[in-house]
Amino acid sequence: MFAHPDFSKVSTAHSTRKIKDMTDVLMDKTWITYPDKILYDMYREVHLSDAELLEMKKAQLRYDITVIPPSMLGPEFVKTAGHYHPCPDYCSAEGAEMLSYPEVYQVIRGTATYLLQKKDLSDFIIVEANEGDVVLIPPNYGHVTVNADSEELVMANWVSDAFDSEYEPVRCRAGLAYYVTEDGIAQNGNYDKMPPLSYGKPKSYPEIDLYSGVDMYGLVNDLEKLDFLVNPQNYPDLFKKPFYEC
Ligand SMILES: O=P(O)(O)OC[C@H]1O[C@](O)(CO)[C@@H](O)[C@@H]1O
Repeated sequence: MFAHPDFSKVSTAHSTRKIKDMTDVLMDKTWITYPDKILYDMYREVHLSDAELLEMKKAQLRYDITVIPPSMLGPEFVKTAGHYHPCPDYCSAEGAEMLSYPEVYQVIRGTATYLLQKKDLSDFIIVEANEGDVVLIPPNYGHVTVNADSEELVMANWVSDAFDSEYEPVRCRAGLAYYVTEDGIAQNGNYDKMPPLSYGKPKSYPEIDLYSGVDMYGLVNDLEKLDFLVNPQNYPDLFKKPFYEC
């Protein structure tokens, strides 16, 4: 089993997504009977000590845990609502490269299917990740996590705390361009242009000390390694493809 700190004794901000919060991003809504059913739990600013939390806040970083039990959303496997991240302030400078805030996930338990959709619809990547795997969400990619497994999925993320996620671009087209269903991958008919679909495998990122199989909470003692999440413009090479193994 993947070794991970025990956060159960620490109280953190808790929120949920219910079926009724997801109706705009579903492939099919006709099956809904229990709109108040909780689909997943999100724990924000998870930490082991107040001192660590303080350091995280100073570095504008957040460590969260999300728990997604298996369930079906009609034909779709349970998934997160899906969102994009905005661009940091530097993007408004003339000639600046548009690199929105990235994020990094690690699977603690279970299996995750990450869907990554580039904002200009030039790319769509599906990454399946198992316990301990690290998955980088590069700038400009919207993302959804699917639990297509029969076990509970527990995953962690490091992300900048300096922004609010953007839900509208996903909501207005009823989800990302592809759905993960019990019959395989299905196209979302609300897209005029379908992004080309490819599959990737998780890999390690030694340049930023993120290794599959090594618990990434440990970076709380080395938060400058996560500066790429706050200042993506300083790390253009990190975000050159391929982000994943083929
Ligand atoms: O906000 P959504 O799309 O429901 O996705 C939830 C996920 O996004 C995050 O808020 C971070 O991007 C996670 O903490 C959580 O797993």
